[in-house]
Amino acid sequence: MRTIMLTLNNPALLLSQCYIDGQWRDADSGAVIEVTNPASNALVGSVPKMGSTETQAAIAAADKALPAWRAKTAKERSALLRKWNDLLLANADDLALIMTSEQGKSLTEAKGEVAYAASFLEWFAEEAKRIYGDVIPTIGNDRRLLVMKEPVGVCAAITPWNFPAAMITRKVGPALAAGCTMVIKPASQTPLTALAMAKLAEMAGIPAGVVNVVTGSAAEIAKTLTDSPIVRKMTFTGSTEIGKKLMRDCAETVKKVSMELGGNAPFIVFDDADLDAAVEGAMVSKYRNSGQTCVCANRMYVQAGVYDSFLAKLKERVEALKVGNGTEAGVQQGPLIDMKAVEKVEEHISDALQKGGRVVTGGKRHRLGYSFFEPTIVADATTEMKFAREETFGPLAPVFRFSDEAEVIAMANDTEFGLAAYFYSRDIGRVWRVAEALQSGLVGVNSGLISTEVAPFGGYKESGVGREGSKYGIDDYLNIKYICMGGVDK
Ligand SMILES: NC(=O)C1=CN([C@@H]2O[C@H](COP(=O)(O)OP(=O)(O)OC[C@H]3O[C@@H](n4cnc5c(N)ncnc54)[C@H](OP(=O)(O)O)[C@@H]3O)[C@@H](O)[C@H]2O)C=CC1
Ligand SMILES: O=C(O)[C@H](O)CS(=O)(=O)O
Repeated sequence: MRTIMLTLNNPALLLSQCYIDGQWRDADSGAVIEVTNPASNALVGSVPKMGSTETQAAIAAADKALPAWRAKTAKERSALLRKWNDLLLANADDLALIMTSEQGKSLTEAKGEVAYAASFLEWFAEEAKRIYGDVIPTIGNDRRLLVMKEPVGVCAAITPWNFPAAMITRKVGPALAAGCTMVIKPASQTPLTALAMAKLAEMAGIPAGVVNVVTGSAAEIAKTLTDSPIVRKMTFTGSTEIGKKLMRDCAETVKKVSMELGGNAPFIVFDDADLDAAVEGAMVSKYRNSGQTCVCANRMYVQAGVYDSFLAKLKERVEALKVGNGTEAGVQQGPLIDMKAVEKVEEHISDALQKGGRVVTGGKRHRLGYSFFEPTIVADATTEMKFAREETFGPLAPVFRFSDEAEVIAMANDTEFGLAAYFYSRDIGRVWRVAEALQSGLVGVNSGLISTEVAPFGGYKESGVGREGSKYGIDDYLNIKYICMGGVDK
């Protein structure tokens, strides 16, 4: 296997060891997992293949660090999070190159993600100083009633490959701000970004044991985390299947859980929409990260009167997308994460064609080979086709036709998922009716890109529980304590 040498401004950011209790260490067995570039299959690096014993060490480190970390003032924790934020931004070029090399997204998207990831550290550095309690009007002169908010304690995070930086800081930011400590298990396909961020946490002066990163056997590491009574919270972003398993396993020790799971986002274009704006929104919502985000438009519904004109405009834009290695200038779409992802897209396309769908553009593996895939549009989509119910997680836009508002609301909500939904209309009555009728945690009105650290991110139904980011995101890392202060009248 060919090896690529990354040219970094700070070579210390390319790690091959995990970070536990402030130490960089190998797996006890010495085993490693190789990390490859999806655009070339070249070897980018390797990380330890750890298991239960190393995970137990990480839990013990987080437990040992907890008292001193929670005893810091909010301002002290805030300053350290801000410093970490600053180091992410100062090392954005290196982090982006590492991310593109292991995940495939374009450098432009990768740099955007580094800024997005840092924004959660900045946001929760501020939120750390506003974890307020309450004083409740008393029920008797002998007592005073108050409410305090306290850190949950040792937390665990299991994160996905599609946003290898932001999905870590979206969890670690609020956890550390609240006074918790953390054990992170990043995706095996994108561990280098996680370890680089741990190095920057160390450089920021975040004490040993507050942040720990363990790579290796997902099932074994996860079971150690879910079985441990010391771990009081599990936060996960990934498939609904794994999320359900983690929720079941966390029940045994009654842990708090935050789950950001799969999606099946409808993208609706009404006949009164600004069509050019709708096409712009469709492009970013569908083809961001090569369609590999859980808030990507998975089903596009276009009202009959504008179906053909919307399709023509979308086709023109999709065919102009530049596909290639994410490190090349101007590339807008990189490879998919692996061949399993390519096969999922192919399965959805072939199923649609068998049921009357029509490929408008794309439809097959890209001539670049590896896991590159042509940005694709399938017209004449129907509810019988697999992509109506399954998350494609690739650069495939199925375009359905609809007649009226009631019909499209029913189709949009006919799914067990409820993460994101989007629609385009200029009619104020329709905008309110549809925004309220859609069963999803995030609704984009006349916008296809709505993720931001200042707003709550999370789903309805089987898209998950809990909210990340925003003023709500820290609540999942806090316990509420009611204190009845008696004897006040003596
Ligand atoms: N909500 C979102 O943002 C995301 C949704 N998805 C959805 O999930 C589908 C599959 O993607 P995939 O990456 O396989 O998602 P997974 O849910 O399999 O992976 C997400 C994380 O879970 C870990 N994991 C895998 N198996 C287990 C297990 N048995 N116990 C505990 N943790 C485990 C993975 O580790 P490891 O990498 O070592 O396997 C990774 O860190 C996608 O097609 C998409 O539909 C995927 C990614 C993000
Ligand atoms: O926009 C986002 O924050 C991403 O969609 C996050 S996810 O896809 O990893 O959930």
